[in-house]
Amino acid sequence: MGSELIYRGHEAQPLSDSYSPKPPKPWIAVTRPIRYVLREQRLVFVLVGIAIATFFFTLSDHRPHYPISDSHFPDESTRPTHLVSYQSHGGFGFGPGSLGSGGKIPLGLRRKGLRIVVTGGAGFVGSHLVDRLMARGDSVIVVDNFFTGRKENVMHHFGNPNFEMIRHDVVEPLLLEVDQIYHLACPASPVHYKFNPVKTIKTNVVGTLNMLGLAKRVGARFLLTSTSEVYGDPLQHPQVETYWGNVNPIGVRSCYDEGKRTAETLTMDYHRGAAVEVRIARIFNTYGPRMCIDDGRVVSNFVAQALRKEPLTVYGDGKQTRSFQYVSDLVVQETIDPNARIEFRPNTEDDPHKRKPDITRAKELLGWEPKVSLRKGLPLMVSDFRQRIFGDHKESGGASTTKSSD
Ligand SMILES: O=c1ccn([C@@H]2O[C@H](COP(=O)(O)OP(=O)(O)O[C@H]3OC[C@@H](O)[C@H](O)[C@H]3O)[C@@H](O)[C@H]2O)c(=O)[nH]1
Repeated sequence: MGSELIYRGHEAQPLSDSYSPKPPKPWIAVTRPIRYVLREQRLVFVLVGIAIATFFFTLSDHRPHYPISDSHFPDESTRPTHLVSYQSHGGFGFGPGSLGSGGKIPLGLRRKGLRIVVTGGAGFVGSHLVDRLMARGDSVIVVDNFFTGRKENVMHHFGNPNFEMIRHDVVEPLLLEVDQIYHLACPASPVHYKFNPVKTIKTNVVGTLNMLGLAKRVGARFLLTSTSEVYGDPLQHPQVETYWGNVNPIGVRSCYDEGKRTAETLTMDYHRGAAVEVRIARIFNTYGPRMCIDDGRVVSNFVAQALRKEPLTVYGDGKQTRSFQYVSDLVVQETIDPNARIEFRPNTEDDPHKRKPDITRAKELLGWEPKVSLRKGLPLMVSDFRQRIFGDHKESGGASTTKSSD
């Protein structure tokens, strides 16, 4: 049918031998558009358009422009330079008197500090880190599932526009635009991490994988908080960073020990394989305000027990040591209750006999060494626990509060 129509069409317009085109008029190509413009009054619009374009072109700045996102800068050393460059442009926005003066970033989007996500940021260590970052002027996003973290640890930042909090479990993927990731999310007390071992190792492996994937995707720097437990029950004492450890792969602590070891492996593989900038911090036994009161670790247990006038629980023969090995019954007794009783209990499985970091490299490379002695730090924790256990600052049970500062 279609071909028939086409055929008929051809038939309807047969070529004529007598056809002779008109001779071309060369001036018509020039005069026709001019006549059109005059007839339709388009000239006015053309002139207005030229005027507007000239106005913006004259005002626009020809300095080199920086990309809006700096999350792909290769390293820390280049980042601040670019951030400073953003801000030193002065009127780059569209504020009064600065129309188009070189800016490509609207004022409202101007960046003031780094955008940092802290997983586990509502926890004991995480919340202290958040305080530090906030004080530095960074924008902080706390990601926490509140298994051991508490809103109270960070609620003093509520209402601060630089602070955000997301209830999220890191075993699920998360997409955020950030410059740095501090990955702390994982229960750290043996009592907590042994509570649901499969969840613990999942958090360490899948959670770390998710956060490393995020770091790779947005070009963020990544810090993993690992643990001294990667050394297991160490055969080398004190432990240096190059020591590979002595870990039971099938024990009750393995979900944490091996989980963190795998997290370290993933971190280094993303560094080698995907050029993610990474840091790993192996944290030894830490104590201080905001620790979970009943989280089962030795310092928090001793402090809470002493405040409540309960016996201090010593597991095993009490000869095991840690890097705060002077947290002895004597120190806690002196600080809180000189008459505290001691109760010996069977030790837990695979409990490391001794642990102490060799901090020579940290001193040499980072200039780092601990500054707060136990005698100064412990009273700070005691007053925090006293307030949370008894609900106020009142002296209780005849124990004295020791005032101290860093
Ligand atoms: O009430 C208690 C609690 C603990 N202990 C003993 O005190 C020692 C320290 O135990 P903790 O539970 O405080 O801490 P651990 O050293 O076993 O593990 C810690 O290691 C480093 C961090 O990564 C973690 O916070 C945690 O896993 C152990 O020998 C434990 O058996 C007691 O004697 N009494």
